[in-house]
Amino acid sequence: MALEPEPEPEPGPEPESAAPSITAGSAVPLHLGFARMRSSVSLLIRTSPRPLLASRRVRTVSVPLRVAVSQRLRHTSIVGPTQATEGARRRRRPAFMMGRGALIVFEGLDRSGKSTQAQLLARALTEGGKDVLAPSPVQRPPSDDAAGVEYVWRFPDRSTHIGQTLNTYLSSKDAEPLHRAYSISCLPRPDVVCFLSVSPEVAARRGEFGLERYENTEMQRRVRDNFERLFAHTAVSDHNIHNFDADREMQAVHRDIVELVQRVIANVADSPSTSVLSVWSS
Ligand SMILES: Cc1cn([C@H]2C[C@H](O)[C@@H](COP(=O)(O)OP(=O)(O)O)O2)c(=O)[nH]c1=O
Repeated sequence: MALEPEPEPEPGPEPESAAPSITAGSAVPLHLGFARMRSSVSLLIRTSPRPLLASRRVRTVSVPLRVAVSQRLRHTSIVGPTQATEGARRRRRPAFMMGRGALIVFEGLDRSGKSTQAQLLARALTEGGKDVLAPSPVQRPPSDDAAGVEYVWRFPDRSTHIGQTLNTYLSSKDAEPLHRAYSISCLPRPDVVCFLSVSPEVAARRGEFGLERYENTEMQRRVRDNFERLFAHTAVSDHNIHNFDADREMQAVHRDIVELVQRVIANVADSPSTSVLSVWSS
Protein backbone atom coordinates (compact mmCIF):
# COMPACT_ATOMS: atom_id res chain seq x y z
CA MET A 1 0.00 0.00 0.00
CA ALA A 2 1.50 3.33 -0.98
CA LEU A 3 1.42 5.92 1.73
CA GLU A 4 1.46 9.63 1.39
CA PRO A 5 4.87 11.07 2.25
CA GLU A 6 4.80 12.78 5.59
CA PRO A 7 6.27 16.17 6.43
CA GLU A 8 9.60 15.93 8.18
CA PRO A 9 8.96 16.82 11.85
CA GLU A 10 11.29 18.61 14.15
CA PRO A 11 13.49 16.10 15.94
CA GLY A 12 11.73 14.94 19.07
CA PRO A 13 13.08 13.34 22.21
CA GLU A 14 14.62 9.93 21.75
CA PRO A 15 12.71 6.94 23.07
CA GLU A 16 13.94 5.63 26.41
CA SER A 17 17.51 4.57 26.04
CA ALA A 18 16.85 1.59 28.30
CA ALA A 19 14.46 0.18 25.71
CA PRO A 20 16.67 -1.11 22.93
CA SER A 21 14.32 -1.04 20.00
CA ILE A 22 15.69 -2.35 16.76
CA THR A 23 17.20 0.24 14.50
CA ALA A 24 18.75 0.24 11.08
CA GLY A 25 21.79 -1.95 11.18
CA SER A 26 20.68 -4.08 14.05
CA ALA A 27 19.89 -7.70 13.52
CA VAL A 28 16.78 -9.76 13.48
CA PRO A 29 16.54 -13.06 15.32
CA LEU A 30 17.04 -16.22 13.49
CA HIS A 31 18.46 -19.31 15.00
CA LEU A 32 18.71 -22.79 13.64
CA GLY A 33 19.84 -24.92 16.47
CA PHE A 34 20.65 -28.47 17.23
CA ALA A 35 17.18 -29.82 16.67
CA ARG A 36 15.09 -27.57 14.56
CA MET A 37 13.85 -24.09 14.75
CA ARG A 38 10.24 -23.85 15.73
CA SER A 39 8.26 -21.52 13.61
CA SER A 40 6.53 -18.65 15.29
CA VAL A 41 3.82 -16.28 14.35
CA SER A 42 3.78 -12.77 15.68
CA LEU A 43 1.27 -10.02 15.81
CA LEU A 44 2.01 -6.46 16.59
CA ILE A 45 -1.12 -4.75 17.71
CA ARG A 46 -1.16 -1.02 17.80
CA THR A 47 -2.51 0.23 21.05
CA SER A 48 -1.70 3.87 20.71
CA PRO A 49 -4.29 6.25 22.05
CA ARG A 50 -3.49 8.53 19.10
CA PRO A 51 -4.45 6.39 16.15
CA LEU A 52 -4.49 9.27 13.69
CA LEU A 53 -0.95 10.21 14.52
CA ALA A 54 0.58 6.91 15.21
CA SER A 55 -1.32 4.16 13.51
CA ARG A 56 0.76 3.76 10.43
CA ARG A 57 4.28 3.10 11.54
CA VAL A 58 4.76 -0.18 13.23
CA ARG A 59 7.03 -3.06 13.05
CA THR A 60 7.19 -6.51 14.46
CA VAL A 61 9.52 -9.38 14.71
CA SER A 62 9.00 -12.91 15.70
CA VAL A 63 10.85 -14.41 18.59
CA PRO A 64 11.62 -18.08 18.33
CA LEU A 65 11.38 -19.10 21.93
CA ARG A 66 14.50 -21.19 21.79
CA VAL A 67 16.49 -18.20 20.73
CA ALA A 68 15.13 -16.19 23.56
CA VAL A 69 16.47 -18.59 26.11
CA SER A 70 19.73 -19.58 24.51
CA GLN A 71 22.82 -18.11 26.12
CA ARG A 72 25.02 -19.23 23.29
CA LEU A 73 23.98 -16.90 20.55
CA ARG A 74 26.32 -15.54 18.00
CA HIS A 75 25.61 -12.14 16.63
CA THR A 76 25.73 -12.45 12.93
CA SER A 77 22.61 -12.13 10.90
CA ILE A 78 21.11 -9.07 9.37
CA VAL A 79 17.71 -8.74 7.81
CA GLY A 80 16.90 -5.63 5.89
CA PRO A 81 13.34 -4.47 5.30
CA THR A 82 12.27 -4.45 8.88
CA GLN A 83 15.17 -2.32 9.92
CA ALA A 84 14.64 0.02 7.02
CA THR A 85 11.13 0.50 8.18
CA GLU A 86 12.21 1.24 11.70
CA GLY A 87 14.78 3.70 10.46
CA ALA A 88 12.23 5.42 8.28
CA ARG A 89 9.83 5.60 11.16
CA ARG A 90 12.36 7.21 13.44
CA ARG A 91 13.28 9.78 10.85
CA ARG A 92 9.73 10.77 10.20
CA ARG A 93 8.15 10.71 13.60
CA PRO A 94 9.13 12.27 16.90
CA ALA A 95 9.27 9.83 19.75
CA PHE A 96 6.46 11.39 21.73
CA MET A 97 4.08 10.43 18.96
CA MET A 98 5.06 6.80 19.04
CA GLY A 99 2.74 4.73 21.07
CA ARG A 100 3.74 1.17 20.85
CA GLY A 101 2.09 -1.99 19.78
CA ALA A 102 1.72 -5.17 21.74
CA LEU A 103 3.96 -7.92 20.51
CA ILE A 104 2.07 -11.19 20.64
CA VAL A 105 3.94 -14.36 19.76
CA PHE A 106 2.46 -17.75 19.04
CA GLU A 107 4.60 -20.76 19.64
CA GLY A 108 3.91 -24.44 19.37
CA LEU A 109 4.51 -27.64 17.52
CA ASP A 110 3.78 -27.95 13.86
CA ARG A 111 0.04 -28.01 13.28
CA SER A 112 -0.71 -26.73 16.76
CA GLY A 113 -2.70 -23.90 15.19
CA LYS A 114 -0.32 -20.92 15.30
CA SER A 115 -1.30 -19.56 11.90
CA THR A 116 -4.98 -20.27 12.41
CA GLN A 117 -5.13 -18.70 15.84
CA ALA A 118 -3.08 -15.66 14.82
CA GLN A 119 -5.45 -15.00 11.96
CA LEU A 120 -8.52 -15.57 14.13
CA LEU A 121 -7.11 -13.19 16.73
CA ALA A 122 -6.29 -10.52 14.17
CA ARG A 123 -9.80 -10.76 12.78
CA ALA A 124 -11.44 -10.62 16.20
CA LEU A 125 -9.41 -7.59 17.24
CA THR A 126 -10.08 -5.82 14.00
CA GLU A 127 -13.79 -6.45 14.34
CA GLY A 128 -13.56 -5.20 17.91
CA GLY A 129 -12.20 -1.89 16.65
CA LYS A 130 -8.53 -2.48 17.34
CA ASP A 131 -6.07 -1.11 14.87
CA VAL A 132 -4.91 -4.38 13.41
CA LEU A 133 -4.42 -5.22 9.82
CA ALA A 134 -3.43 -8.75 9.01
CA PRO A 135 -2.86 -9.24 5.31
CA SER A 136 -4.00 -12.66 4.38
CA PRO A 137 -3.04 -15.06 2.97
CA VAL A 138 0.23 -13.29 2.18
CA GLN A 139 2.00 -12.38 5.36
CA ARG A 140 5.01 -10.20 4.89
CA PRO A 141 7.15 -8.07 7.14
CA PRO A 142 6.92 -4.42 6.27
CA SER A 143 9.03 -2.79 3.65
CA ASP A 144 9.27 0.93 3.09
CA ASP A 145 6.51 0.58 0.50
CA ALA A 146 4.15 -1.00 2.94
CA ALA A 147 5.46 0.61 6.06
CA GLY A 148 3.26 1.09 8.98
CA VAL A 149 0.55 -1.47 8.74
CA GLU A 150 0.14 -3.91 11.52
CA TYR A 151 0.44 -7.38 10.25
CA VAL A 152 0.84 -11.00 11.00
CA TRP A 153 4.25 -12.29 10.20
CA ARG A 154 5.11 -15.89 9.94
CA PHE A 155 8.57 -16.75 11.00
CA PRO A 156 10.51 -17.77 9.06
CA ASP A 157 9.19 -15.76 6.15
CA ARG A 158 9.73 -18.24 3.36
CA SER A 159 9.71 -15.59 0.66
CA THR A 160 13.05 -14.29 1.92
CA HIS A 161 16.44 -15.79 1.15
CA ILE A 162 16.85 -17.15 4.65
CA GLY A 163 13.30 -18.40 4.67
CA GLN A 164 13.87 -20.21 1.39
CA THR A 165 17.04 -21.80 2.75
CA LEU A 166 15.06 -23.08 5.68
CA ASN A 167 12.25 -24.19 3.45
CA THR A 168 14.59 -26.16 1.23
CA TYR A 169 16.08 -27.81 4.25
CA LEU A 170 12.81 -28.57 5.96
CA SER A 171 11.17 -29.86 2.80
CA SER A 172 14.00 -32.21 2.02
CA LYS A 173 13.71 -35.61 3.61
CA ASP A 174 17.18 -36.87 2.81
CA ALA A 175 19.46 -33.85 3.06
CA GLU A 176 22.31 -33.91 5.51
CA PRO A 177 21.44 -32.11 8.72
CA LEU A 178 22.09 -28.44 8.44
CA HIS A 179 23.32 -27.01 11.69
CA ARG A 180 23.47 -23.31 11.37
CA ALA A 181 23.07 -20.63 13.91
CA TYR A 182 21.92 -17.21 12.95
CA SER A 183 21.43 -14.87 15.78
CA ILE A 184 20.90 -11.35 16.73
CA SER A 185 21.62 -8.58 19.06
CA CYS A 186 18.39 -6.93 20.30
CA LEU A 187 15.85 -9.67 20.73
CA PRO A 188 12.52 -7.97 21.30
CA ARG A 189 10.58 -9.23 24.25
CA PRO A 190 7.05 -10.35 23.52
CA ASP A 191 4.31 -8.92 25.64
CA VAL A 192 2.89 -12.38 25.70
CA VAL A 193 3.78 -15.76 24.24
CA CYS A 194 0.80 -17.96 23.53
CA PHE A 195 2.10 -21.48 23.59
CA LEU A 196 -0.29 -23.80 21.83
CA SER A 197 0.15 -27.16 23.42
CA VAL A 198 -0.96 -29.89 21.08
CA SER A 199 -0.39 -33.57 21.45
CA PRO A 200 1.60 -35.09 18.60
CA GLU A 201 -1.31 -37.44 17.96
CA VAL A 202 -3.79 -34.63 17.42
CA ALA A 203 -1.28 -32.67 15.32
CA ALA A 204 -0.75 -35.70 13.12
CA ARG A 205 -4.46 -35.76 12.27
CA ARG A 206 -4.41 -32.18 11.03
CA GLY A 207 -3.98 -31.01 7.45
CA GLU A 208 -0.77 -31.69 5.53
CA PHE A 209 1.07 -33.14 8.49
CA GLY A 210 4.18 -34.98 7.38
CA LEU A 211 5.18 -32.83 4.42
CA GLU A 212 8.24 -31.48 6.18
CA ARG A 213 11.17 -33.43 7.47
CA TYR A 214 10.42 -33.10 11.15
CA GLU A 215 6.72 -33.61 10.92
CA ASN A 216 6.61 -37.02 12.43
CA THR A 217 5.18 -37.97 15.74
CA GLU A 218 8.46 -39.03 17.31
CA MET A 219 10.21 -35.76 16.48
CA GLN A 220 7.25 -33.69 17.57
CA ARG A 221 7.21 -35.52 20.87
CA ARG A 222 10.87 -34.71 21.42
CA VAL A 223 10.30 -31.06 20.60
CA ARG A 224 7.37 -30.95 22.96
CA ASP A 225 9.51 -32.47 25.71
CA ASN A 226 12.11 -29.78 25.10
CA PHE A 227 9.52 -27.06 25.31
CA GLU A 228 8.41 -28.45 28.65
CA ARG A 229 11.98 -28.45 29.88
CA LEU A 230 12.34 -24.85 28.76
CA PHE A 231 9.20 -23.85 30.57
CA ALA A 232 10.55 -25.36 33.76
CA HIS A 233 13.65 -23.19 33.40
CA THR A 234 13.52 -20.15 35.62
CA ALA A 235 14.99 -17.88 32.96
CA VAL A 236 11.99 -18.65 30.78
CA SER A 237 9.22 -18.75 33.30
CA ASP A 238 9.05 -14.97 33.63
CA HIS A 239 8.67 -14.38 29.91
CA ASN A 240 4.90 -14.09 29.92
CA ILE A 241 4.35 -17.51 28.48
CA HIS A 242 0.82 -18.80 28.60
CA ASN A 243 -0.03 -22.36 27.86
CA PHE A 244 -3.19 -23.19 25.92
CA ASP A 245 -4.52 -26.68 25.50
CA ALA A 246 -4.62 -26.71 21.71
CA ASP A 247 -6.05 -30.21 21.43
CA ARG A 248 -9.39 -28.53 21.98
CA GLU A 249 -11.78 -27.26 19.35
CA MET A 250 -10.29 -24.17 17.68
CA GLN A 251 -13.01 -21.71 18.71
CA ALA A 252 -12.61 -22.65 22.35
CA VAL A 253 -8.87 -22.01 22.15
CA HIS A 254 -9.56 -18.78 20.30
CA ARG A 255 -11.86 -17.47 23.01
CA ASP A 256 -9.24 -18.05 25.68
CA ILE A 257 -6.57 -16.34 23.58
CA VAL A 258 -8.77 -13.30 22.95
CA GLU A 259 -9.50 -12.95 26.64
CA LEU A 260 -5.82 -12.99 27.51
CA VAL A 261 -4.70 -10.74 24.66
CA GLN A 262 -7.33 -8.13 25.50
CA ARG A 263 -5.79 -7.85 28.95
CA VAL A 264 -2.29 -7.66 27.50
CA ILE A 265 -3.29 -4.92 25.10
CA ALA A 266 -4.87 -2.92 27.88
CA ASN A 267 -1.69 -3.22 29.94
CA VAL A 268 0.49 -2.13 27.04
CA ALA A 269 -1.79 0.83 26.37
CA ASP A 270 -1.33 1.91 29.99
CA SER A 271 2.41 1.42 29.84
CA PRO A 272 4.62 4.49 29.43
CA SER A 273 7.14 2.64 27.27
CA THR A 274 7.31 3.57 23.60
CA SER A 275 9.16 0.56 22.31
CA VAL A 276 9.17 -3.12 22.77
CA LEU A 277 11.75 -4.09 25.36
CA SER A 278 14.68 -6.37 24.81
CA VAL A 279 14.55 -9.93 26.02
CA TRP A 280 17.70 -9.38 28.00
CA SER A 281 16.84 -6.08 29.63
CA SER A 282 15.68 -6.19 33.21
C1 LIG B 1 -6.16 -24.92 14.83
C2 LIG B 1 -6.61 -26.05 13.94
C3 LIG B 1 -6.03 -26.25 12.71
N1 LIG B 1 -6.45 -27.27 11.92
C4 LIG B 1 -5.80 -27.48 10.62
C5 LIG B 1 -5.68 -26.24 9.75
C6 LIG B 1 -4.39 -26.50 9.02
O1 LIG B 1 -4.65 -27.25 7.84
C7 LIG B 1 -3.60 -27.37 9.95
C8 LIG B 1 -2.48 -26.66 10.63
O2 LIG B 1 -2.96 -25.49 11.28
P1 LIG B 1 -2.02 -24.23 11.37
O3 LIG B 1 -2.83 -23.15 12.01
O4 LIG B 1 -1.44 -23.95 10.01
O5 LIG B 1 -0.89 -24.74 12.34
P2 LIG B 1 0.62 -24.19 12.55
O6 LIG B 1 0.68 -22.78 12.03
O7 LIG B 1 0.83 -24.27 14.02
O8 LIG B 1 1.51 -25.14 11.83
O9 LIG B 1 -4.50 -27.90 10.90
C9 LIG B 1 -7.43 -28.15 12.32
O10 LIG B 1 -7.82 -29.08 11.60
N2 LIG B 1 -8.02 -27.95 13.55
C10 LIG B 1 -7.64 -26.95 14.38
O11 LIG B 1 -8.21 -26.79 15.50
